Order: sequence, then structure tokens, then C-alpha cells
Amino acid sequence: MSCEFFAKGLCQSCRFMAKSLDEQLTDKQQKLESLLAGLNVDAFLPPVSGPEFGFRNKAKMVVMGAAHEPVLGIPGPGGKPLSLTACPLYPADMQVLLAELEAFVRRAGIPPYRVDKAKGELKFVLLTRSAVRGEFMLRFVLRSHDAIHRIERELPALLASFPAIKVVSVNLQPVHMARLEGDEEIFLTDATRLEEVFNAVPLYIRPKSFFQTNPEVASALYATAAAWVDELKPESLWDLFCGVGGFGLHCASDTFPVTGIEIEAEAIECARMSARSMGLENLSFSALDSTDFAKGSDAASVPEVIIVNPPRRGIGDELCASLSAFGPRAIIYSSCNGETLAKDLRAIDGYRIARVQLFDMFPHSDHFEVLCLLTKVD
Ligand SMILES: C[S@@+](CC[C@H](N)C(=O)[O-])C[C@H]1O[C@@H](n2cnc3c(N)ncnc32)[C@H](O)[C@@H]1O
Ligand code: SF4
Repeated sequence: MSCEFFAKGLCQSCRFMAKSLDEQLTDKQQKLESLLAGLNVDAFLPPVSGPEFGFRNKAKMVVMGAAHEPVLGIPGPGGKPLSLTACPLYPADMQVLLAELEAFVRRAGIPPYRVDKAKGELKFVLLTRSAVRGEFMLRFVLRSHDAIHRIERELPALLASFPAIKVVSVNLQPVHMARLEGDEEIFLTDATRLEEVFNAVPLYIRPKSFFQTNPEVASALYATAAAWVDELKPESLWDLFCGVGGFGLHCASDTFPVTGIEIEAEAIECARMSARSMGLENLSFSALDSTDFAKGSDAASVPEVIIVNPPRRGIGDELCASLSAFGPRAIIYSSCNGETLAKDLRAIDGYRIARVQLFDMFPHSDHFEVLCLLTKVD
């Protein structure tokens, strides 16, 4: 199977689609090893990959075209709107729903937002799928409140024909050409979160919280981190940049406390809910800046193992300095950006890089996830 949009030159978003997954993996591994050149790595473990297609659980569709003929996709050759509802990165049921959503926007008569004219209402349709039950969270990013009644009018019929849609919301983004989404979220369903399960660990997806986009590879990533922590048998653990708690919840046990730190309050609510449903009481999650939290912690409270999983910018010099000063027995660094990972690893003092493993979370692109185990040099 391949992507016909790519083969016809219509969409080139997947730059490496022409290569086999094995070739892509070899290239990524080489790139990772060259980024870490000069650092002493004891072992590069074999890379982990998942399915070639149907792996992406989140679609961010730009809404283009006219109210009577909306298109969910990208600007194609010559700027003409190109529908990508059949993009094979999404599971089959998600493609079916995306096509239905294009028809839904037409039936509701919501004018797509025109960036060039700063006119119209509907900017994006965001769809997230939970792998465990194939349920969906659907969000409409609108410029103003004006079109909400049109969505509400058509919604009952959509929910009746697609009962797997559990959460629907409107996000208001009044600013022209700004971030993807705005601050205000209006729920149109009673449910406000989607339930997911990775490796028997319950996780919750909320509109604004980060959530891993490749369930199969993310499950392998969390399971690997949990296995490494299990080998280390720590007396306590921090999970910094914890999001909805994936790493900390996977590593948790009733024998040691886990502290999760994350800037986004909604994600922390999700992590707490997961801990409650697992019946674990020795997990605590707080909505704080990770660097401030580390700087404000005294040496006595520093755990034996610290997990960090920052955004693309990495953990930065200040947190590297705090980690070096704390000197926990081990640091597990999960990164989605090899460049900032290499920079941060060079800035952390007193550790050997015991293991590095690549997780191919984003096939056909040049992005990948890396998990590293750093152990304290005596
Ligand atoms: C790559 S995501 C990882 C989330 C989580 N570990 C997971 O597996 O889903 C990075 C997370 O860091 C959070 N974040 C960004 N800046 C932060 C900061 N200064 N302090 C704490 N968390 C931050 C983001 O909100 C996001 O949830
Ligand atoms: S984003 Fe989808 S449609 Fe575009 S090249 Fe990749 S697989 Fe094909």
C-alpha cells in the first residue's frame, strides 16, 4: 500500500514516502547516531517501529473552499483546496468520519475562514481517536460564536449516525493568522474527555492536553521506560513534562512515590483521574513549570530516578544544571527532537549514556522519538 496523493504529486507532506519503512528507519538511526557523535553511548538498542499506515490518532484539518463546497485538507498544487479526508495515515474509520465531517460542514452551511480575506467562520476541524474503543473527540475551531448554532442544529443527526463520537466542542480563535487554537472551549456534549488505554494503563485525552499521536509506538515507548525503571528499582521518581501522566503512570507501583510535573492544568487533571482509577495513592501531579519546580526543590527531596519528556525545544540549560547538581542515580530522557536532545545531553554533567533507543513515532517524516537512559558516574 502507498499514498495515492503522494504518488500523484498532490500532497508531499510525507517527504520520505518513496522509501521503504526499513530504509527510513536506517536513515533515522544514522541521523541519531551522528547527532550523538562524540558522546559516549554504551549501547544503541534496536529501533522500534509500528504500522506503516493508519497509525495517526489525530487529524488537524484546515477548512477551505466555500460554504456550499467545503474542503478539509490542505492547499494543493496551485493553491487549489485538496481534500485529505482519505489520507492513509489515519485509521479507516477515521477516514470515513472525516469524509462525513466534510459533508456535515456543507449541510450546516458554515463558511470556511478565508485567510487571504480574513473572512468566514470555520478555521479547522480537529479529530482525535482513542485506539482502545475507536471513539472520537471532535473539535471545531471557529473565528466567533456566530456559527455555533449551525453546528448545534446538525449535531444530533451526526451523533446518531456516528455514535463513536463521544466529545464535541467548539474552540474560539478570534485572532487572524495566530495559533491553531484559542483559549475558550465550549463543549457541546456532556462528555469532556476521551478515554484511552495503553498497556492496561487508563489515560484521558482532553482538548488542550498534549497526547502522543501514534498509539502503538507510544505504548512501546511507555512500556520500555517502565521496564528500565523496574530494573532500577528506585525509592522515588519524578516525571517532568508529564502531560496526562503516561510515563509516571506506567512506572507507578505501590512501593515508591511518583511526582508528575506539567505546565498544563487540564493535563494534570487527567493524570490525577488516571491515578484514581488505578487505585494508586502514592502518585502526586502538580501544574507547575518543570524548571521552577526543580530549582525550588531541596536536595533531600530529589528522587533516585528522574524522567524528562520536554517539548521540541528540549529541557534547556537551567534544568540541565539542576539535574547535574541533583545527581539522581538515573535520568531517563524521552525526546522528539534529536538536535535539542544532543545539546541537553552535552550540558548534563556526571552521567554516562547507558542506552539509547529510537522509536519511529512519525513514519514518512524525518521526525522520531528517542529514549535515553543516563546513569550516574560514581
Ligand atoms: C512532549 S509532551 C510530553 C507529555 C507526556 N510526557 C506524554 O508522554 O504525553 C511535553 C509536555 O510538556 C509540557 N510543558 C511545556 N512546557 C513546560 C514547562 N515549562 N514545564 C512543565 N511542562 C511543560 C507540555 O504541556 C506537554 O504536555
Ligand atoms: S499526509 Fe497523508 S496524503 Fe499527504 S503524503 Fe502523507 S499520507 Fe499522503
